[in-house]
Amino acid sequence: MHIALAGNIGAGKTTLTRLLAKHYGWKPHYEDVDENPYLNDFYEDMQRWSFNLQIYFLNSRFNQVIDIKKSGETVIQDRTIFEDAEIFAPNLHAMGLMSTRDFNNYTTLFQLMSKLIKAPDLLIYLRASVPTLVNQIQQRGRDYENSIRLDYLKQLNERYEAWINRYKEGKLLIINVDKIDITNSPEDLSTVIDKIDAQIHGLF
Ligand SMILES: Nc1ncnc2c1ncn2[C@@H]1O[C@H](COP(=O)(O)OP(=O)(O)OP(=O)(O)O)[C@@H](O)[C@H]1O
Repeated sequence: MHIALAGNIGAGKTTLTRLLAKHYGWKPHYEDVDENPYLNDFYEDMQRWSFNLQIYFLNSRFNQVIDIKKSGETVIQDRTIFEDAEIFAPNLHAMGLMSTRDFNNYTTLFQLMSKLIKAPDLLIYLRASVPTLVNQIQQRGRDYENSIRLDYLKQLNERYEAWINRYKEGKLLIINVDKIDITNSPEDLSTVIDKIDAQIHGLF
């Protein structure tokens, strides 16, 4: 079984992945930020490093999906390959931060990969407004994320909404995180768990 969490930068995917893995006994698969050889450089000069970073994420996420499929375990994944290909990469291209030939090259590679993978059994989308994202990004205080611009987050959010509206590949649960605090409020966490319980009923 494959459960995945989707959402913009700072939406709280990593925290919820950890809490759900603990609650359900699912195996967590995180995005390995510390090992990423491009992220620092990318945030300093997006145009120069966008293609390199996107290829890195595509490769790493594709490997994750293959591992999840092979393992046969119930896994909770922190961010999907679809977000890289349907949100981040096209956004960089639209913002003039990735050239058209690089974007076309990337897209062809993703199309090939997408023939070999399938959507998660349940996709949980964490919907958050830009002020919430900014607040949570500031709270965790990663140096390289200091340079993230509001318009970058806003455009990513618009692409997230458009993607979620057309998402038909599998079960989908949307959680609005603006008014909840899953880290500090056990009641909020249990409300989220109740919603997930209702969705996974019948999946196992
Ligand atoms: N395809 C991508 N293109 C550009 N940046 C990406 C891509 N995928 C991930 N990132 C960035 O890499 C970093 C990864 O951080 P992390 O795994 O903590 O996720 P996050 O997006 O901050 O989510 P959350 O706060 O919800 O856990 C973030 O700055 C994130 O936005």
